Amino acid sequence: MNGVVSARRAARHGCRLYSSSASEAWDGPFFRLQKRRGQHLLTNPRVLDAIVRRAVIRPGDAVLEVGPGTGNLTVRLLASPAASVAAVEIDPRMATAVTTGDAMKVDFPEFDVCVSNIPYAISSPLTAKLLFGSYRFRTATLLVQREFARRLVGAPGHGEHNHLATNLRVVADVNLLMDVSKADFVPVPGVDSSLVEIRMKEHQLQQQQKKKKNKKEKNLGTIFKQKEMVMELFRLSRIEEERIGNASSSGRGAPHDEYDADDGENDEHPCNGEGGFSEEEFVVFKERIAGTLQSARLNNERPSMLSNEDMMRLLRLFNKRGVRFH
Ligand SMILES: C[S@@+](CC[C@H](N)C(=O)[O-])C[C@H]1O[C@@H](n2cnc3c(N)ncnc32)[C@H](O)[C@@H]1O
Repeated sequence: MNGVVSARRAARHGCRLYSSSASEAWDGPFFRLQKRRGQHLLTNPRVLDAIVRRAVIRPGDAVLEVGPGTGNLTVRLLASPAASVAAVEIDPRMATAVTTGDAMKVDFPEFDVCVSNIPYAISSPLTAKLLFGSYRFRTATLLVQREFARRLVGAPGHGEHNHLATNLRVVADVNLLMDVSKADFVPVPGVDSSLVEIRMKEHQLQQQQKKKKNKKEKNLGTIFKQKEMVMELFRLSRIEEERIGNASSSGRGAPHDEYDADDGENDEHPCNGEGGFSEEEFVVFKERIAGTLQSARLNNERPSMLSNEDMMRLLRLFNKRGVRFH
């Protein structure tokens, strides 16, 4: 990256930015970095360059950055072929030309790729917001805590992060791009980091495209009744069920009490005896999804209006009832 080019570009974009060397000087007597906000600045220029390279930004892309801090990464994003860079920063001391606000509370502008060294405290809800909000983007290249990265790409297990990990796979593929040492940050954090790429699946992009055309966003009850959606979840749940060897969650004696299932009368069922499952199994599965939404009282909610808490609650309920996304 040429610093002069990026500075000019930054000026064109109306941004005031700080170089990585300047950021080190910031953690001094006049400006204290705040650990509670995850303010560990990435200062290794080779790692910063590698992040932008690995993000594969195309000419004309709109880029979103969460937590630009002193702009170490932002200057490089501005020097990329991106058409625009929008950044959301919670700390007004650092937000000279970006949206000041909590990334969990503000609405992001439209973007094609998200490239961010995110505050690790919001890894889970931010990933959920990106994935299950109403954003239509190609990839999110995120620097996250190494353990979180491993959970996203690894086998499902226990805990909230893993619920998120299992559920995100229905909409995206996750790749581990590289490990980054804690020594590359100022101040040095207690944990190592890894760069992950979350790449939206083609069917999800198409669905989002349709949603965009169709101005009126459907509610969750309607979305989870759609044949393609139910089929895909059914397929993934069966794969996962076979993997964990838990036949009881397949729809044969699986938990489907506590709720009144929607009859879905008018929906044509998609199984025709091929593919190794019966119509009855499919219907039971479909009812289980509808019942889960009803018992969560989220049937009439629109995805973009869902709070992070409700989103995580729903994902947990789905997992508990054998509606699996991996
Ligand atoms: C790990 S630092 C990254 C700084 C810079 N991008 C870098 O790579 O050196 C995370 C940044 O996110 C900001 N931040 C923390 N919580 C936030 C939130 N909820 N919304 C937006 N920004 C947040 C912090 O103030 C900090 O600047």
